[in-house]
Amino acid sequence: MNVPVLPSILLLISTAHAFQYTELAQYIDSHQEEYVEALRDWIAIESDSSNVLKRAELHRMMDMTAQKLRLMGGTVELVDVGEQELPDGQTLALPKVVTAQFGNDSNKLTVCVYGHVDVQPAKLEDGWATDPYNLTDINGNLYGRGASDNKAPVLAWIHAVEAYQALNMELPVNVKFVIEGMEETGSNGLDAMIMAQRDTFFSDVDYIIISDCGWLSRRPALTYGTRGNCYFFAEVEGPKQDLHSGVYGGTVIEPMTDLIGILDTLISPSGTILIPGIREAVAPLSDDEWKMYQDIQFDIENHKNKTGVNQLMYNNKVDLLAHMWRYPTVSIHGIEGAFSDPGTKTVIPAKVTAKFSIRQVPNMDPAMVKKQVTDYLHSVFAKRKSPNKLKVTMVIGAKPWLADPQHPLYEAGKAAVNRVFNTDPDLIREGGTIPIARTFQDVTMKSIIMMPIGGFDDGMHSQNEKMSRFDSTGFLFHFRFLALSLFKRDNLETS
Ligand SMILES: CC(C)C[C@H](N)C(=O)NCC(=O)O
Repeated sequence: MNVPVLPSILLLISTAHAFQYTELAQYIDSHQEEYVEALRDWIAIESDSSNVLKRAELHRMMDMTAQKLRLMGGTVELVDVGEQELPDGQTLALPKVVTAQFGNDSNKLTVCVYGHVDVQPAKLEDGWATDPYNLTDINGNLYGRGASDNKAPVLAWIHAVEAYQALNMELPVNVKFVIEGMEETGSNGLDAMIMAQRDTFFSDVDYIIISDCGWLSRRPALTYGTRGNCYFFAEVEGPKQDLHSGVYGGTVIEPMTDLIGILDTLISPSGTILIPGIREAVAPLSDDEWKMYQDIQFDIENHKNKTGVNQLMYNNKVDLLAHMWRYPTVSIHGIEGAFSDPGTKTVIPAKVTAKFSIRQVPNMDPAMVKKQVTDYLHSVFAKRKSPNKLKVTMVIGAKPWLADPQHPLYEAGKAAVNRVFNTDPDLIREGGTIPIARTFQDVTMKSIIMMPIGGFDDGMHSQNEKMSRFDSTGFLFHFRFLALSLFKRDNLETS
């Protein structure tokens, strides 16, 4: 998986061309307002990949991304990745994947930047202080759904290329982009596209850069692992329609009671996963990992403040980091069909569907997890002797990804961080999932580096998601970092 020239990166970085970097940084500083406006245009598009009713917006988002890259002179394609089958059997066109290429010099290395422009759902009434689709600047924080995850980081990379072009500086590497619109729902269609284009678009890619994650603290970070995700629907169906709880309550076995009963058997109050086989599969925590975690900057009080809880599951740093990054967890997200509006409707819902997910870690396997969860829930349900019907479906099966933080690519990343921030980065893992990371690694056999752009307090997926303009963890500052990381390869190439 090593790219042969990478071991020389460190040596080369030490000769970084300070003048070129300063010029790029100045250009980026002086174009800040344009970048914010570009982000504003992107945030205005409700490219929610989980809501099929928003699919037209998602298609528009992909077209807009392609158009931006085309206007910069890239060789751009909108790759058709087929259709998505919905749980009710209907099909829907998947958003096309945007690929782009800048430069085709066989003497240069080729980096491939991956990102996504779809977002999680967001509504003002969820508790946002501002309209999630109207980028709002409050004290240098740019609020909007997708600001951090992942529209600003994608734009950051695009604008880094654009800065080179505007300054008539030769790009130090060939740059390719793969930008998708289904990341938040499991990257549907992208695996097959990567496999299909392994020997074409990806054949000359030397390594892959992903900036779809955040720092852990105010200290810069490089990310070398992500958890995977198996997302389940558990549907319990009973009466032929919703019933009046006064008239029928006490005579029928309620689907919601069954559902809550089986959900309660997934995880104990103290966080132990109760599904047989899951915990046994997890790779043990090594002494080296334990030592690494000890050195990482992580403020427990800050984590409490960020989450707004007064008690965490563990009260020491190593346990908290380990359970955030390298142990699995079960989260219950919602119940479709359940009454959730304000007021006091007294219905017995006829059919309810729970949505829950299990974050995957090495050495868990989604196919195995699917079987373990399905078998377990059916056996628990059978013990209830309910006449209702249970259906369990796994709708996302994303694998975890883990890189070797000793790889030269990470040495280069560290040097870049040092060059810009004058400090070493923390080497961190990510509790969230980038579904395609593992496929990139397995299919292209290339190394991946994750260079987070998001701040530790950006609120990805949450209310008031933001990207900061000025913070050391922020939007503008990172452009310099990114420009540099392209620049480094210039040194690499002139060896
Ligand atoms: C912090 C994550 C890796 C960011 C990523 N875009 C994401 O949200 N993925 C989906 C997930 O549920 O983790």
